[in-house]
Amino acid sequence: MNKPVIVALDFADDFECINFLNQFPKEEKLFLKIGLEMFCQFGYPFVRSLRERGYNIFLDLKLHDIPNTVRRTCEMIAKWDVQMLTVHASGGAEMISAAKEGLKGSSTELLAVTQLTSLGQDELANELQVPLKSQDYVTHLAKLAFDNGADGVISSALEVPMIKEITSDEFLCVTPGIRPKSAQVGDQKRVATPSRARELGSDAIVVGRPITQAKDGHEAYTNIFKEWNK
Ligand SMILES: O=C(O)c1cc(=O)[nH]c(=O)n1[C@@H]1O[C@H](COP(=O)(O)O)[C@@H](O)[C@H]1O
Repeated sequence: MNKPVIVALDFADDFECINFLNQFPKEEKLFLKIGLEMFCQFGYPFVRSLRERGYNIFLDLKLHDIPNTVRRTCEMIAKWDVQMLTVHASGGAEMISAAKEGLKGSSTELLAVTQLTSLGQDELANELQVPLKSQDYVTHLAKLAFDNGADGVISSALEVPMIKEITSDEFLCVTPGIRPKSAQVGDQKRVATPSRARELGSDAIVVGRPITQAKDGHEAYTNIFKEWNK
């Protein structure tokens, strides 16, 4: 079965976003990521309207707060019928399990963000003063998420084999920081091509600008999809 390319909808306005989506044939069942930029502007009505159009939704809110606040927020999101939701793994064990508890009764999968793909070893050591190798930090956070009920993690594709090894094959590894060979890397640090992500065992890839800012978004999506599912 084909694995999803999740398209990150980081648009400044909803008109631009709908124009982008209208390039795709109706039968193309896209998996869309709504992140902070669009959610802060358009909120739940935007999420609902995309669900009503039949898209799968990854709601990327990267929650990071005290357990009680996160639980109550997740209880609300549980009613929204979205397929995936993110919290930061660094919120800790109690926060991750509170998020999972809040989602109880829904089919929303809880994904914990490990180390952002925009952070490399230098930032980890010098800015954040984390005395671990990036790979070890990512796998440590992944194990914390696994042990506390998350359904999977967000990491770069590069760490997927190590994460699967210390958790389980079924533990989802959803990987942004995806760049086809010809694309600009931009602010991402830990990157992989779609085919490399496949070889490393990612369960889904998240791609934004290489698709949303391409001249022909549908063509860019199709090429990435083919490379990913080869
Ligand atoms: O949680 C995420 O989705 C996420 C985590 C992470 O570590 N790195 C990361 O890039 N993302 C998101 O993935 C998308 C990547 O977009 P592009 O860099 O444009 O492909 C953005 O919407 C980011 O918010």
